[in-house]
Amino acid sequence: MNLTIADVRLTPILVADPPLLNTQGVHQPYTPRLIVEIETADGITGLGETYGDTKYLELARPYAAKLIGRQVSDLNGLFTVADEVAVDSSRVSGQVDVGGLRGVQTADKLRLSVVSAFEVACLDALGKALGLPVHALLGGKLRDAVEYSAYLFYKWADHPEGVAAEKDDWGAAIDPAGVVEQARKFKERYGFTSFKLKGGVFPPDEEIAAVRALAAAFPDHPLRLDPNGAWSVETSLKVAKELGDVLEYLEDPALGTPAMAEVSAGTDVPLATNMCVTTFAEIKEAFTKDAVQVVLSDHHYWGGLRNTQQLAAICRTFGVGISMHSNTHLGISLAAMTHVASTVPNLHHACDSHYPWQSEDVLTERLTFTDAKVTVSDAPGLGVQLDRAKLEFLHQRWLDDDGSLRDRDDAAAMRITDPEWVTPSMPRW
Ligand SMILES: O=C([O-])[C@@H](O)[C@@H](O)[C@H](O)[C@@H](O)C(=O)[O-]
Ligand SMILES: [Mg+2]
Repeated sequence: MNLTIADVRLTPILVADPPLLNTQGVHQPYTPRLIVEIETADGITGLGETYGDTKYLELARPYAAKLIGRQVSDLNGLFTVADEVAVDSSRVSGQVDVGGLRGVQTADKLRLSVVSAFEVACLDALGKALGLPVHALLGGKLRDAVEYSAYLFYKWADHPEGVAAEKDDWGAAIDPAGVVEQARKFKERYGFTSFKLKGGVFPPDEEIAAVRALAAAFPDHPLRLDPNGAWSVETSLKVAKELGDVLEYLEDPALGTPAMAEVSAGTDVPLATNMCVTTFAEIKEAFTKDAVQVVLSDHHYWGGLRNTQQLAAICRTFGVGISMHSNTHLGISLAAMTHVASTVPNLHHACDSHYPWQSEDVLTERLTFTDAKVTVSDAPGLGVQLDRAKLEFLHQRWLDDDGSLRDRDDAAAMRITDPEWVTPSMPRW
């Protein structure tokens, strides 16, 4: 068996995305992703997926070149090689991203967001070579299926008029009735029984009303609200008080660990985050201050599946819960998320996934949710197959783009409808 990396193919694509609203603006009609293929000398191919914006492509290209000749089994080496790739300092503002709302941008985090796709691709190839599923390479699954939560968004019916976009059949959701209707569709189509509403879009009272409407329509279903840090400590505490009886957790009500710690000290509602704990360096302060009770891991920016396991172990040590965050992603990532989630003992909350919002994929067969769960594949590797024609189609869309969609920017997308729009300063309310 020859596990030497003989070729690495990087294919940037643009994937259809509905007009989902968040505190920064609205999703663009197409969002960039990067598909990574690693081929061994024996002709076995492993797949990975990550963010496709320019700053990730800039790193992925020189990184890929350095991997030729190495072994797909050398997973630790992926990190040392990444350290040799320079990050352009203009790409690292230390601030929250303009699209994606997933905490600070540091050089290390940018590198890890690239490494993760290669780690997944190496594990996929290694698993195929050994005849073992990825979860077995991670120590073995602890459950046969992983539960996901419905990810509700305020949403327009369509992208702005005159903008090239794909149609979707979800309809609009801009008030409590629309949110409840969307939740019903999620339940009917996928069997989801817990709901997360992306907030920070409308004034808090309107979002409180939407969560109340969900609680009335779906009694005893776990509910979450995530305004991506758009509220002051005072507003966060007010919302926690008003919704405390129905929330499973409140996600990133306020921005940054000090503000989250203040909120946490003033409420019994658990706080979750994918914004103030997004790197290993941020853990100590947040856990010491008891700022968060649940960390939402994301293998993309934590640096892969094995780092996700390490994060879970740290959370376990400190009695902090763990679950999973999601950004727009395709089936390769959902498969990766499902494999690693199946190995985490302390996973007590349904994971987030944007996948139901993505009508397009690069796989021969889409992954499915049955009763809110994705079955953990026992096939070798990730257990998914690349559809090259679909990949080419989505890549052609990326090639045809004039550059305006190649970097996700939710505020720019909002300016098409509202030319005066600027990313709101935080706290917004
Ligand atoms: O896709 C979005 O608009 C979300 O707001 C996403 O960017 C966030 O990173 C995420 O889903 C979250 O939980 O904060
Ligand atoms: Mg969040």
